[in-house]
Amino acid sequence: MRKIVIAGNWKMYKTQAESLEFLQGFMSELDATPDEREVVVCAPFTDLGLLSKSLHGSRVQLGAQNVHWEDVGAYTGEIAGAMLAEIGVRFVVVGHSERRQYFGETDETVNLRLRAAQRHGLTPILCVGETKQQRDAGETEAVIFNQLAKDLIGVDQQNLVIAYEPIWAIGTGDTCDSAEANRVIGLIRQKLTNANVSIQYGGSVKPDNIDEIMAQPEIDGALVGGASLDPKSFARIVNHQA
Ligand SMILES: O=C(CO)COP(=O)(O)O
Repeated sequence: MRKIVIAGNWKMYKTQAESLEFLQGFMSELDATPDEREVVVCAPFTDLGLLSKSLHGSRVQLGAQNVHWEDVGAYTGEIAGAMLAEIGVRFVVVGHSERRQYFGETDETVNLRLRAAQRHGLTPILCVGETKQQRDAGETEAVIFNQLAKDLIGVDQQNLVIAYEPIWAIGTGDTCDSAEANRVIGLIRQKLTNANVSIQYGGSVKPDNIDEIMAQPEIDGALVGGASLDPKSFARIVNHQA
């Protein structure tokens, strides 16, 4: 059975104080939502310890935004899977386009990070997606299939979430047409060995488009950037109509 997974990616936003303020507004809005929806907040590293304590016993799960591929070592500025697992982190975003674009992430390092996450019992959220230029050149499918082929080598598809995030739709307000997102996600699913992997859509998901996105049969959730920073707007997205 495919699970619905709604995850907020806070990126480099929210101090500890701001993350606690968010929770105050967010948790009270969540009570009425069905339990089978997984809710995840992927926070900056400095927030994770505090959030882990605050979210203990709640239905909101904790995610990180990166993990190194080695278990320990002299890797200044990196974070190990065991460090995340120890404090109750369950998910980790891997291969986000911002990391690929600004921090030299390649399909090879994405693959190593995915496998490291799984070694430590974390569920990776693998992000794939095309640029505007690639879409306009008719390369969308080729780009994504190439990412999947390289990123998923040796990855356990029983413990994996994928997010289709067209890069041109991220932070632009220019959401991918929901039928088109559905089509691409259907194509991604055909490339997987496990048909039950949850595949999210990400890119300018907002309270006013979540119902339409989630009505699409292939789309199993959302990876939400900007709209996950506001407690009311993220709660509305989590509480979308089934
Ligand atoms: O990058 C994203 C989530 O990982 C999407 O960001 P926005 O929702 O701000 O477009």
